[in-house]
Amino acid sequence: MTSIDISNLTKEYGTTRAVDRLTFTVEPGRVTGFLGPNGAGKSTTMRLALGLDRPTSGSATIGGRPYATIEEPLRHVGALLDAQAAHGSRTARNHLSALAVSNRIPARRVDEVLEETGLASVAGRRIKTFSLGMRQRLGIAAALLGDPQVVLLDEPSNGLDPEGIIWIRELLRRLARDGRTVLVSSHLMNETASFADHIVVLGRGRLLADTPMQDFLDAHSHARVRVRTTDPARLRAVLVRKGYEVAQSDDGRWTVDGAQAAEIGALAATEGIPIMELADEQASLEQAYLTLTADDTEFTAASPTTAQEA
Ligand SMILES: Nc1ncnc2c1ncn2[C@@H]1O[C@H](COP(=O)(O)OP(=O)(O)OP(=O)(O)O)[C@@H](O)[C@H]1O
Repeated sequence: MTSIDISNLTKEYGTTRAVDRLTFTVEPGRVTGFLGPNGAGKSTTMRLALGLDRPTSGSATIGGRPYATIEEPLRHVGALLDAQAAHGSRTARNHLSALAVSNRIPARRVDEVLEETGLASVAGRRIKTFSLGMRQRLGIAAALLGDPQVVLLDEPSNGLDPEGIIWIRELLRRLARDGRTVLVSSHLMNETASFADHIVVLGRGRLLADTPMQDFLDAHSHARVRVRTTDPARLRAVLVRKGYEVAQSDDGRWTVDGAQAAEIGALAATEGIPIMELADEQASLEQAYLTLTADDTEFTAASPTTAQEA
């Protein structure tokens, strides 16, 4: 089994504690979204897992071993940390070929990953002429080159166009379906909700959540129903009589707090009130995330009220 195991990991830079006694495991067969405000410690954790920095204490291992002890690591672990890292004067194909040779990866993989990341037609171009999105695709191509069991991607959607964002989502889902271990950091909540099965949330270097996506959404949602009817006056009267709190939104829909769609549906049916739309509302990942991290955001713009109070 090839998991990423972070155990009591701490990293200090001078007086800054970037990662603070962090413990979690990234399991194979699912996509784990890695979330947290700016400066929360996501990139530092990934760098420590990849042996690019030494922990102050604790450990980060992949498949039970420190990254530095893995032979021909690209065949086991693929990573995208910084899309700008590739040498600008090389062509995309040369860059990937050099990586392949140094890790005894068959040359045919270079063409396969160029194809897979949509870069085949620009493979002969120098990297310095690449847009951010193309560099990002090249970084992903390098991460996939060795057909690794474990993939770590830091903000892979950065700079990608809408088609690229759909592509990366499908790629991540497929990697997880293949049984690989996939850790992906992102600031885009809708995006993360679309590909992650599980999330790990950091705040100021500490673990705030390590939970299946659905459990996280459920825990931060409170029961509320959205309903639309052709007879709002009667629906409202019935609901108020039954003690529900009802509010009308700008788009003509009604929201009923503390209720389930099934009970509102049954009530409307008994009363013979026509219903055109009825659904339980769920918190979005963004709402749930903002609630969780509200106290752990290092960099926040002062709101006008706060500024006046200060
Ligand atoms: N090489 C370094 N030297 C000094 N401080 C560092 C170094 N690398 C990171 N830090 C500090 O460690 C903390 C965590 O940074 P890190 O980049 O890991 O956060 P992050 O969650 O990836 O943030 P972002 O979402 O902005 O990318 C920050 O306070 C950062 O300033």
